[in-house]
Amino acid sequence: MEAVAVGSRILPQICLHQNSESSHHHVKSNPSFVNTTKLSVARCSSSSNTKNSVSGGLPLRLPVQRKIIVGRTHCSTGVCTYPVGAFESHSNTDEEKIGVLLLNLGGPDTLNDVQPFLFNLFADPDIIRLPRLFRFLQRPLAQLISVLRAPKSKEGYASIGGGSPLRKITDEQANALKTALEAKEVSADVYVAMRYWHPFTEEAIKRDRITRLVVLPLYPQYSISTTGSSVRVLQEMFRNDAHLSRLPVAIIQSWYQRQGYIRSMADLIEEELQNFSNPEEVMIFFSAHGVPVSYVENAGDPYRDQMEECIFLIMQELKSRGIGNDHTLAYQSRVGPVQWLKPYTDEVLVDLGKQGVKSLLAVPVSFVSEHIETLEEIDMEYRELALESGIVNWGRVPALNCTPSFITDLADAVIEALPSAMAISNSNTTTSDNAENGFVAYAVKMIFGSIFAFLLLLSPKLMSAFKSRVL
Ligand SMILES: C=CC1=C(C)c2cc3[nH]c(cc4nc(cc5[nH]c(cc1n2)c(C)c5CCC(=O)O)C(CCC(=O)O)=C4C)c(C)c3C=C
Ligand SMILES: [Fe+2]
Repeated sequence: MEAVAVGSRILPQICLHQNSESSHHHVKSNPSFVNTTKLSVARCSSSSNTKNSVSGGLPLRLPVQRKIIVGRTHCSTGVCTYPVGAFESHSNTDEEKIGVLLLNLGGPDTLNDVQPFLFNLFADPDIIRLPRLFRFLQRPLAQLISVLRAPKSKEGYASIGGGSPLRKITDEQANALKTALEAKEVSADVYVAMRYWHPFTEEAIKRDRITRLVVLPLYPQYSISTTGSSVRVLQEMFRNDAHLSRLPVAIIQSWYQRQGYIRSMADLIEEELQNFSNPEEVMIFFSAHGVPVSYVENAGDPYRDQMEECIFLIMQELKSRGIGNDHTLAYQSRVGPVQWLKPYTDEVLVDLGKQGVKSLLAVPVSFVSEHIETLEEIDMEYRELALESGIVNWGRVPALNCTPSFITDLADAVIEALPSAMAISNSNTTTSDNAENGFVAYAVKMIFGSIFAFLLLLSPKLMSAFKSRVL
């Protein structure tokens, strides 16, 4: 399965920077356009004082401290995952009504949801990136892989209570963000849009009289497979809707370099180190969700670079607090028969044990909520492997979830992004998926796809790579 870039979209790229000495915001507009086939993301300067990487448009009309009056709230919590009438009438009102759309991956609510959730995930051309010629196989292949993987995946979800905690935590984060924005005198409705399970992006984007929208992916680092995929779906929906295509939108592409996030991570690490009897001897072990190497090396995914810079910034923050522990970064959760980013978490744990490391603090770093890969993969599988490998003292930093300093920083990120909101491009660029029309074409694809899938079944080695959670 060769990885190729999917679709190409063009976004004006804008970076918000903060001068750390003067705390004065300025907007740096990049006059060049970035073709997402190569880069897929706004790439701001990687200096440590860079705040968000935002794509959107200019008009710098909103002073940050101004009280912003926002439209009605549709549910008692203030967080609506199924809003009615969202993002409508934005051109006919003087009143600014802010919406914040949190993007996340989603997870199965029950064990019965696991296979259909996996189908949605593997049917995403940003997750299994087939060459254009073979794109018609995407859905049959997704069906096959999801069925093969479901039993093992179900075991994992069963061991953490029978489903993913993602929806609940993301709703809590949305609530907390709304409150944090209110504390900064910005009134906004916060919505949740999941990529592979309810509430789907398509469900979240209804009409709701929003006049300005900030899109905030809950992934600190950008990857084609996460933020890239969600934003692609969003852009397709906005482009195809007359109202939405005129709505000013700012998309925060990545925010791993924000001081508030870095400090919040450092706080959690510092706190957790205190649980060891000799904190200074503990190896700080950052474990990030992996992506296939081809994403980074062929498709220009900035994920690895951003991850490495993120770790550098966290360690720099810890050093400034007098914490100079050894640290390392490895990648977990690989799936399928291709090469993923190395080093692999399981292999590094074994090596560290062999090298005589006795105390280890695992730090999940690519995601800000507890989920199956923290609760099952790290807390159960990797912990067991580490202890078997000679590590004696094991600890794990909790996910940020609703940590107040983190949520406050997200609120700042939203406020800083507001002025750069602009209407989503009404370009006609489409992904090749949109070309899939017509019953005959569909039937032909299904037949060929099924034959191909059947042939793949005859390759047990290939398929077993999808069946296991950790290879
Ligand atoms: C930054 C975070 C993530 C990246 C990058 C990512 C890439 C990626 N993931 C898969 C395959 C699977 N991911 C699964 C679940 C899952 N993945 C992330 C995060 C990232 N994925 C999250 C938050 C979750 C949901 C966890 C939950 O609690 O429900 C799964 C399902 C679980 C399992 O069976 O292991 C799969 C499969 C690929 C192929 C990929 C990059 C191409
Ligand atoms: Fe994943």
